[in-house]
Amino acid sequence: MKLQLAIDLEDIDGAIRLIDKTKDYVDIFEYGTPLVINFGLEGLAKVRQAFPDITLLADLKIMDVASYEVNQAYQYGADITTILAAAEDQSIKDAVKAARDANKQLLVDMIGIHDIAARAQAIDAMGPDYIGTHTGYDLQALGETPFETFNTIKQAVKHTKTAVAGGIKVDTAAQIIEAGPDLLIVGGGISTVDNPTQAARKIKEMMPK
Ligand SMILES: O=C([C@H](O)CO)[C@H](O)[C@H](O)COP(=O)(O)O
Repeated sequence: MKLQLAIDLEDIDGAIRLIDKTKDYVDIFEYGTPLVINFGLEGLAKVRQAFPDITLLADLKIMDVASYEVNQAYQYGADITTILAAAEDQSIKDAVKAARDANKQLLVDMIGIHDIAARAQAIDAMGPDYIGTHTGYDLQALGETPFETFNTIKQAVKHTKTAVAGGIKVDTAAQIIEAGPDLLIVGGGISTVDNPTQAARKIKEMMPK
């Protein structure tokens, strides 16, 4: 099981400071969608330049022009990028091919999908690296969590690694770790607490090796 730190609410210098503070405990660093919006792929390249050896995911949440956009993420330093499960099947297949050709990885984000089991099964057959359950900030604000939908994905997916994201904190991590995701994605639960190093260490120590 791997721990991914989603870096969303920072500028590039803040992202670099956060990586410095947590890099002993985090397996994958996410250049979050708000950073993509605010600083583009140039910002991603700066993070990559500062840390040549980390595993870096660019959360592009691609919907179309998939081969081009996936390749742009890799060109600017990402090892992994993301496409939305709501995209056309053709876009997801193109993204998977682009990832395979570049020898990089792709995560399909299920945010906004309601027929979770059927869509997860269809995407499983397309061959991405990860399928992720994701309760976005707008539904977290209404009290929703990704725990139940993660179990549906875990049942539905046979070949692809599973990921889970959405409001996971130090005190709720154990519950979702128990459910056995391959990738646990935590943003604010690490980045907005007083001691991000300690939060990352605590979550990492709960996870099986
Ligand atoms: O992908 C995310 C969200 O859509 C904003 O871009 C977050 O990175 C993801 O939800 C994880 O962050 P937390 O919910 O704060 O753990």
